Amino acid sequence: MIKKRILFTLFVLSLILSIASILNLGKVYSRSSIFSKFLFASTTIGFYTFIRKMDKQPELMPATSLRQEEKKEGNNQQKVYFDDVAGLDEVKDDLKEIADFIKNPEKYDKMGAKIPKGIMFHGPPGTGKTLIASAISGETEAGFIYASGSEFVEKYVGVGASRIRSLFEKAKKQAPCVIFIDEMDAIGVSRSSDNNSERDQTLNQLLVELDGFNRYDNVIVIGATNRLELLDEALLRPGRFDRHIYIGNPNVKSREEILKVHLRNKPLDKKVNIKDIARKTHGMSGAHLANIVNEAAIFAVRENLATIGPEQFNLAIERVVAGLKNKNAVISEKERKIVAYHESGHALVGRVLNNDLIEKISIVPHGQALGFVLNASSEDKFLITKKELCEKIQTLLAGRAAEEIIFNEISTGAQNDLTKATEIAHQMVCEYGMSSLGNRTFSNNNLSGYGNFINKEVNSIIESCYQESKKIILKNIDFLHSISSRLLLEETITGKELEKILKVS
Ligand SMILES: Nc1ncnc2c1ncn2[C@@H]1O[C@H](COP(=O)(O)OP(=O)(O)OP(=O)(O)O)[C@@H](O)[C@H]1O
Ligand SMILES: [Zn+2]
Repeated sequence: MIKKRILFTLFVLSLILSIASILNLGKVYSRSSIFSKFLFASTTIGFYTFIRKMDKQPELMPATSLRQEEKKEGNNQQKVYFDDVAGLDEVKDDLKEIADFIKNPEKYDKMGAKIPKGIMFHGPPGTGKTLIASAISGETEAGFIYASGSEFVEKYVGVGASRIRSLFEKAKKQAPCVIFIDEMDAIGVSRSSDNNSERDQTLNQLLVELDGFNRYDNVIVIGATNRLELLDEALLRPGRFDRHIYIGNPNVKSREEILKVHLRNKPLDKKVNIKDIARKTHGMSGAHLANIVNEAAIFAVRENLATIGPEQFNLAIERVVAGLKNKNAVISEKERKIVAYHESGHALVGRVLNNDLIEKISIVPHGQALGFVLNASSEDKFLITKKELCEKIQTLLAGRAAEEIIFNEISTGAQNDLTKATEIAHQMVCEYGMSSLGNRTFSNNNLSGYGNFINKEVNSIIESCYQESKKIILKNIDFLHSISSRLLLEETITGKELEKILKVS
């Protein structure tokens, strides 16, 4: 405000000086006077435009990155629908209900049903989180406001909080409306982790806003983060961002669908095999695939071709892969096979021992992991038997066991499994009295000279579990092969599909 006043005073001053200099005309007709008139006039115009510009600044004027600006502009210009988001069928099903609520709030009201106010998307970058959020607004014809957490992080205390306030005011005026806040971690990191009073105020204001609006406001807030585990618990509590939806990298089938979406309206050579491109782009995100299609089109233009051919795709893939190689995001065919057998080992032994219900087996990279087996969360258990703990260790070691059996070689891929298995074995010896050292505990501070014995016991538990795990795999080796080859083909297998494989083979 003060800045504005000073500028205004300067503007008036320069205006007076300009008029004075113009009135001076005819007295001394020198070069310098023409120059000074020109200078005064241009300063006046300059000030005038600057002040106009300041007045026109939007309520939220952050220093956003180019990509964010693009997202904002893109969202204003062009509507996105669920059909533009390929794959992610389960996520879409989930969100269709939210979309229905935005369109027909009375229907839910009559039943006394509450729809979540806040949804948190999490997962790796470029997987379509922003895209699917704007599709909700497209489908429901609700407004869409894109904001990024980083816009609220300012040097001056209170600025972020006031921007949050105006964001929600704007959304309520525009209701029905979807607010999408990308990079939630910029404001939402756990408040205890460091001392940043500006960010704390911003986060507190966000919590106040979330608590303050109700279902009659018809505003849905969607947050997105690559690191859910960093967020403050207060933010994820019921009534706030209480629905968490994981959006991961696409499997081969979804990659094919994403490629098709981006190839719509592009002249394509008949020889191009989309399935083949999908297979070659293991581990890539939707954003990478969109990039590949665009690069291929550019190559075709450069070569003056009428259509995009397989050669252009190969060049485009090479270019994107080269960019990724530095980040270790692309794995070789051999590594893919090792990962497939490793994960199949976990799934097979877990299934035979029946310790957890398997929801999904995947060789699509997920954070640091090259593959994973997702267990359906079973009921909480308060007591675990010694046998169950041993079976847990057997399942954890089954990845390495499968690698050894199939490739006669072991890899670094089992590091995390070994850490977990060692931890359980250690607890069995030191905390649960489940070893030949007797029904007693050992604390770290008081090993009473038992250190070596403890290590021996831990080793012996792990070794016997490893041998047991190998036995189970060898006995069911055909199943191991069938699960792995299916994984190599489809990249993800659901629990139901696993049952089918086990029945058929
Ligand atoms: N499932 C998908 N279907 C179609 N296109 C996709 C899909 N996922 C990603 N894309 C493409 O990638 C681009 C980037 O995706 P988007 O910005 O939604 O990712 P994001 O998950 O929000 O990333 P970030 O975490 O980096 O913000 C989209 O504009 C779209 O072109
Ligand atoms: Zn493993």
